[in-house]
Amino acid sequence: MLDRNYKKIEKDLIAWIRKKVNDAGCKGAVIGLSGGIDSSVTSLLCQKAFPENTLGIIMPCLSNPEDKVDAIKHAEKFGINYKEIDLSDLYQKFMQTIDSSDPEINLEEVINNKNLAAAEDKIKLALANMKPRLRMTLLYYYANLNNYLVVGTDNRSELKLGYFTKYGDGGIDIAPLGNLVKLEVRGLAREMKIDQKIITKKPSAGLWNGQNDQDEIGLSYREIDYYIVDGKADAETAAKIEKIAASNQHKLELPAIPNF
Ligand SMILES: Nc1ncnc2c1ncn2[C@@H]1O[C@H](COP(=O)(O)OP(=O)(O)OC[C@H]2O[C@@H]([n+]3cccc(C(=O)O)c3)[C@H](O)[C@@H]2O)[C@@H](O)[C@H]1O
Ligand SMILES: Nc1ncnc2c1ncn2[C@@H]1O[C@H](COP(=O)(O)OP(=O)(O)OP(=O)(O)O)[C@@H](O)[C@H]1O
Ligand SMILES: [Mg+2]
Repeated sequence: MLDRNYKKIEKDLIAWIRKKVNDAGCKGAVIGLSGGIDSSVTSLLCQKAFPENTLGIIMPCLSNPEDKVDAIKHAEKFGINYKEIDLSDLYQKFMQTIDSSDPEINLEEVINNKNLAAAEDKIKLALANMKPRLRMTLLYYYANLNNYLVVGTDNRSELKLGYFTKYGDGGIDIAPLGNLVKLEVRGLAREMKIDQKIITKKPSAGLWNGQNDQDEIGLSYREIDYYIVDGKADAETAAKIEKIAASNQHKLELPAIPNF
């Protein structure tokens, strides 16, 4: 599976992005830059497609400060135009506004992103999902302003599982990595000379301290990807993947409308 012609994939994806943006009558691309591998690869593909019209936005939201450093290093290494907009205050303001009408939330713990495990799981996830949705709002602001498309970073593994926030990081115009599983994104990242630190970083949505994809999903990308690409998995793993995928299928569809 890993043995693919990444040089050709890179070239084809750059041409694909250029065509999608041109066909939309737009002139460039805006991408959220997290310091993770998916947004690093996506932003570099966009920069190669539209060197003068690619904008990366770094949007910390009570995030690990190291991620911002990695994102800036990446943008500077490849000459990607970027802005940093910290969403932490806005996010906290949002929570205060909710809290004033909902005494069940323990703001003290949640706002400081400290002991999130102490909050109800449901509240934790509902609040965490606001972060990608705030980012999406800002990305569309810059897309509207500049006549750009919002280029998403979702890969085939995440799309299969529905492992993204609906209308958050799933709220995008195009998804160039959508046909590559995570292990293939790593192959492409190596081909494109993305920083080794970014390539070897544990994949994480960064929605709370210590979150990482493997622990939350309960499967490794090796297990997920070999199943997606080759159908190779033990029965338990296959059933688990299909169960998660089925429960999130709605994220890949348009809202249901009555047919009468
Ligand atoms: N059958 C159905 N038909 C239509 N809509 C349905 C539905 N079932 C739920 N829904 C709606 O969907 C909502 C649940 O979906 P959603 O809001 O997305 O929330 P949910 O899937 O519960 O959470 C998002 C997951 O994605 C992960 N994530 C987020 C962001 C980035 C990354 C990353 O990889 O970096 C990962 C995050 O850690 C979490 O595990 C429900 O509240 C409901 O509104
Ligand atoms: N702090 C952030 N600033 C800007 N964009 C962000 C930030 N955090 C997440 N995003 C956006 O949300 C996307 C989804 O996050 P995700 O974690 O799946 O990708 P990644 O961080 O690029 O790679 P990895 O999955 O390996 O962590 C990112 O690719 C990026 O576009
Ligand atoms: Mg990440």
